[in-house]
Amino acid sequence: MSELPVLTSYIGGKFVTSGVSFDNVNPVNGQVIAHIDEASLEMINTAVASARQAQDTWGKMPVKQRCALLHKVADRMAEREQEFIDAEIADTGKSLHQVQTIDIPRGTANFRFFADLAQFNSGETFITETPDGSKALNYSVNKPLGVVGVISPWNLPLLLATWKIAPAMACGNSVILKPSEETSSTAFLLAQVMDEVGIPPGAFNLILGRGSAVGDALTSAEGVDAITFTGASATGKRIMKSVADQVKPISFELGGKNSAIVFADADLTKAIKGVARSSFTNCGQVCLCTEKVYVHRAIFDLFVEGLKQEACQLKIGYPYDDGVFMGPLVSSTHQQKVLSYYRLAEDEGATFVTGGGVPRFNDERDNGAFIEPTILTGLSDTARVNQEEIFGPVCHISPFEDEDEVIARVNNTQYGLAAAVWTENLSRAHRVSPQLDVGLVWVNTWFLRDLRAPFGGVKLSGIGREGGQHSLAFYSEPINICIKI
Ligand SMILES: NC(=O)c1ccc[n+]([C@@H]2O[C@H](COP(=O)([O-])OP(=O)(O)OC[C@H]3O[C@@H](n4cnc5c(N)ncnc54)[C@H](O)[C@@H]3O)[C@@H](O)[C@H]2O)c1
Ligand SMILES: O=C/C=C/C=C(\O)C(=O)O
Repeated sequence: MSELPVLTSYIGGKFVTSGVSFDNVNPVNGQVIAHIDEASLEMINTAVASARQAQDTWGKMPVKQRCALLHKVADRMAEREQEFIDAEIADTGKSLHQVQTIDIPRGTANFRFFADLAQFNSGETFITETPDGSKALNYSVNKPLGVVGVISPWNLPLLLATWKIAPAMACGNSVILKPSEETSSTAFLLAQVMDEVGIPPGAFNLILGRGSAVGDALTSAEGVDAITFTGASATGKRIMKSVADQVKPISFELGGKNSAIVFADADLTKAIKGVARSSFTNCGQVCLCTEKVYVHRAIFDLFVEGLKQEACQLKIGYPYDDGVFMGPLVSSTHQQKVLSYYRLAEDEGATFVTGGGVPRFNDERDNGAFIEPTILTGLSDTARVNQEEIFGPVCHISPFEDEDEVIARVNNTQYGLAAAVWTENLSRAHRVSPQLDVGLVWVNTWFLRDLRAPFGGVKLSGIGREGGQHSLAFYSEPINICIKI
């Protein structure tokens, strides 16, 4: 019998197994590090029933008491921080620096933020003048939706799961989390924390397994009142079809093909470092990452050379090694997908400024999913490489002449998630940003987050917004009560 740990589902306050499992692989060296026990249909149905039943406890609990428990979840996560860090790194191969400064701190902060904010999730009140000269009182009360299915991706596993779980639970909903089959470890630890803190059975459930099996069963389950999903646009389309007959509310954070615009009046050093960060962070596996860079012709050559130097000095290697910026991609399957786009770029006639292949270490890492950061030039905006989301450490740089041209080119995509604008001209920043068909624009920075701000995209990049009151609105069902006075 294998000595490797088995990660299991957590349903109705118990860790349960189906006995059917698949391997969990470390992308640094291709080693199997655990087995994932995949939830059966019966287990999924039990999770739905348990979540429904928990509406009598969790759903009716006073908000102050509910949110105090969510603060306890954050406290316990903080106590077990190193375990969460090591688990996230084992699943993804991310650098220790990134996991320590982004993934795990935000995973915990999401609970604290929404545990505080939900206590202000009050309704509205109106005194209504009625036609007969008297009055009426209109007031609304926010109720939980009920049972919420949460489906999360592998690129920022804990951060993106708790970005949904925290507001959903803070608003009184019971949650069924289905994390990516690539990255179940921190979700499993979160289930342990929920259990240790004493969250009522059924308020939080974890079902592990493949999206096509377990994810699809969750979205089509009749007892689930809403679905919140972060992942690929193609998956979003499948989920939309799956919930259509039941007219279930959905919140979608989907794919992107994000641009950075560098104007001639940008601080060139800041812009080069900023675009290197927005293109290569997390091995390019962030939905907000830059894959298209538009640089004013006057500084094009200087910028290309500067970004090449930044890319060539990025340290790629073991997650725990000092100074490592980039680990591997999340899996060999994803590595093959990104490499296929490098080959497509060749076929489409791109110039490779740097990269295009796989780094060689002559050790176990050659069995991992490593890849070179890559910079391309020379392709048209209509090339597939410039239209399709690659989701790896690669960007294409094009020159432009003026504002109207570059705005039109940036908007020429089926996606609309994020953009970055580099200019020291304040008027230009405020003039250009609102003209970009995206949900998020960063000016002279990138991925700087205020959890109160609306977060989400348009077109193929999503439906709805998360963050602050936007999350509370999605996870609440207001009931308006009108009383004749
Ligand atoms: N907009 C955002 O905030 C955001 C954030 C992160 C990732 N993403 C996008 O996610 C993609 C990468 O993540 P990924 O590969 O995990 O995405 P994915 O769509 O393959 O998987 C996401 C989740 O959906 C599940 N899933 C897959 N098929 C399903 C189905 N038919 N029914 C129900 N669930 C299903 C998966 O198991 C996983 O848990 C990229 O396109 C990226 O742009 C978007
Ligand atoms: O890969 C996508 C990143 C999404 C980030 C957030 O949703 C966030 O920072 O809240």
